[in-house]
Amino acid sequence: MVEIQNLTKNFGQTLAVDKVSFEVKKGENLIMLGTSGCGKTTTLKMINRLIEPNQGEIFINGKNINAQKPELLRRKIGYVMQNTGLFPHYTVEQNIGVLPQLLKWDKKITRQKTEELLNKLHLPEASLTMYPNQLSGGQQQRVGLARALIADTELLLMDEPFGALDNVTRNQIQKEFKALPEFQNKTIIMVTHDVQEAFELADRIVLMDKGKVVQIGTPKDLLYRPINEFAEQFLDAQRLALELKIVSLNDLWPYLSLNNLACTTSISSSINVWDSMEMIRKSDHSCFQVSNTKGEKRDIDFQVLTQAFNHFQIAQANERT
Ligand SMILES: Nc1ncnc2c1ncn2[C@@H]1O[C@H](COP(=O)(O)OP(=O)(O)OP(=O)(O)O)[C@@H](O)[C@H]1O
Repeated sequence: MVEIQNLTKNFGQTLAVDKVSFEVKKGENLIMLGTSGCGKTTTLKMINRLIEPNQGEIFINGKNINAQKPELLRRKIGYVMQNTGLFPHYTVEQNIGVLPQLLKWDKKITRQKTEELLNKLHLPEASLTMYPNQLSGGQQQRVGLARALIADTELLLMDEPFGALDNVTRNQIQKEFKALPEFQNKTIIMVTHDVQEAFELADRIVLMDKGKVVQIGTPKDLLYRPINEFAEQFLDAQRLALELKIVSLNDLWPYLSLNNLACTTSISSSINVWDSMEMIRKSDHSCFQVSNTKGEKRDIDFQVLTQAFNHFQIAQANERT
């Protein structure tokens, strides 16, 4: 759906983006990840022509974005700005209604959609008449999301949408956002420097450094098949937490068996290791029966799970060396 070819941007002597190319498929969530200043925001802003490149081209659904006026292009692309970018002198309702007003929507429809979004994003209806400075940081980020979602565009650009929030609020909003049908249906290009967030939300990740693309791949590709030392080191500090999140019981299948643990509760093998450990820890059941899509069954308890995970890690490490 989006093709980025050889994109380059200089700000004076600074080469902010250096021959960046990647593609985003329809419905995909692609996350640009990298250290501060590596060119993520500049790349994102070239997609909706807030910044014009020095070189390179961008196509959306096969059409060169230069073929239309920037303001018309932007009406077709949802955009969540860094630090929310809400207008301080507009109420929540007016902030969310900016694009519908430009698109000359019927006011009743705008109101109805705004209320639907407030509901979905867990914002109180009373916030409609409030100004951004009367809301918490988390609520402001939710309003920023509502503003980007209201026109139901096929493509959504998000620049650190959950930045500047404490960890608990950030995790909560990420989870809620991930559960929204909008998250499932749309093509999303998102910028973050938070590795955990990238692994939580990405189908694929574009890892950047000093204006260049270092590696493009799934979270598993980056973790288990890093292309160079930079890619490996970028994830190293959080490797275990990331593994627990992206390794599923399906991945552990070869190391699991029917242990006659007499487990009564059944769970799906698509669950990740972290969530299954949490389920075991929190539940009254000390074990679970796991079923995969082929109808095969395995038993897990905490010990079986940790042993299988260890075996999986060793196999992956052996593959890398
Ligand atoms: N308008 C500008 N004028 C001059 N230099 C700029 C401008 N915008 C960005 N830069 C520079 O371009 C480089 C890339 O910046 P960019 O904001 O794209 O990085 P980033 O990866 O998004 O960083 P962050 O995560 O901190 O937002 C940086 O060196 C930055 O200082």
